[in-house]
Amino acid sequence: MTKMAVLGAGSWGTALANTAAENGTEVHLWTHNPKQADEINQNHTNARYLPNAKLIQTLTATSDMTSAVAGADIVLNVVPTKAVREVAKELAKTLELLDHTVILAHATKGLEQGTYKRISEMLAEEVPVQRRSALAVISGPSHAEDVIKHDLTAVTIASTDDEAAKLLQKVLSNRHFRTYTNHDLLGSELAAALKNIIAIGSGALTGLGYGDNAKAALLTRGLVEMRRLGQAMGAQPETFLGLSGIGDLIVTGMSKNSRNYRAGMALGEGKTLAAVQEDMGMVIEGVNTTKAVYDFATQYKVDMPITAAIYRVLYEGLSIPDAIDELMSRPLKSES
Ligand SMILES: NC(=O)C1=CN([C@@H]2O[C@H](COP(=O)(O)OP(=O)(O)OC[C@H]3O[C@@H](n4cnc5c(N)ncnc54)[C@H](OP(=O)(O)O)[C@@H]3O)[C@@H](O)[C@H]2O)C=CC1
Ligand SMILES: O=C(CO)COP(=O)(O)O
Repeated sequence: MTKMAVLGAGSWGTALANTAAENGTEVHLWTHNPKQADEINQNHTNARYLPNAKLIQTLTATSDMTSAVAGADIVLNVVPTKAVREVAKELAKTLELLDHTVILAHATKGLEQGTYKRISEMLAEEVPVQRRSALAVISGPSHAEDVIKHDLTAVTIASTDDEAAKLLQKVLSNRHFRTYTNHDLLGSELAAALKNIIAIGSGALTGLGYGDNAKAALLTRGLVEMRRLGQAMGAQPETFLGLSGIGDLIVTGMSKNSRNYRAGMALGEGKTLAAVQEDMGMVIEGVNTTKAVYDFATQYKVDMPITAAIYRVLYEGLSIPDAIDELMSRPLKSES
């Protein structure tokens, strides 16, 4: 039987761990909170992150990284971006002590603050190459709240290692959770991070009372920006038309399950960014990603007017109505 360790028992880590356990995989869910591990083991719930969900009884949780990782074929990191490096350091030490090598996957959607590194770059830096046989990312339109209810979901598993991608595919797929493989790790990770920025913008439009035309325009032109930057950075343009691109952009940019969309809505309704972040109680990855991508746009000389407008709203105090007005009054141009 395949054995998997999932690191991070927030909403997404728990939903992915539960899916793999339902498929018959031996899954150990690692959390840094021993009380949360007890709750999962004793009550089969994770009330803070997935209220009302009953988890499968075969899913076990632990706050001991060694017991989670010992003998695992796959380690799947699902902690938020800001915690990835710290958790990866602990993982590297644990694998070294165990003299063990794993397929190292992640499902985190962001870029490291300050360095702007992708998640797989951080993992590769922290976990020595002899301790990982492959790197992979799971990405796509997949709110944990829907996955845990067995709503139909399809995601991408990107890796340059076909065998690793196929093992992950086998472990996660079932009649309600379908997975596709591709080779574009860079594009899948970038698209996953970038769509959160546009989702904040889409939520802001809703918060201000704008309708579906406005959101469709923003998502479409947002996708153009995402693909433009991705191509400049070496990603495959078709990835942006796949599940981790337009697929995730649709779900995050239209759904009240999205923390990024909800954050945008609250900003559109007039709340401050600090208040929005405090009220959410969960990670809003798009806020930090906006800064990284704003700087990337300059570095790679890519025109990203929507991202720039959202950056100025978040970090320079531009009002959202003024940002919209500026975007709508830009010189007229062709669609490309
Ligand atoms: N939620 C979703 O539907 C989806 C989320 N994602 C992505 O998955 C990633 C995780 O998101 P999500 O599960 O929603 O996040 P949540 O905010 O729901 O949970 C984050 C989890 O990480 C834990 N954590 C935070 N810091 C650390 C740390 N330093 N060491 C160990 N654990 C830590 C938190 O613990 P504590 O409770 O103690 O703070 C919590 O258990 C994000 O990048 C997100 O974009 C991707 C697809 C879907
Ligand atoms: O990436 C996600 C769904 O695919 C989750 O988005 P949020 O972090 O905005 O909730």
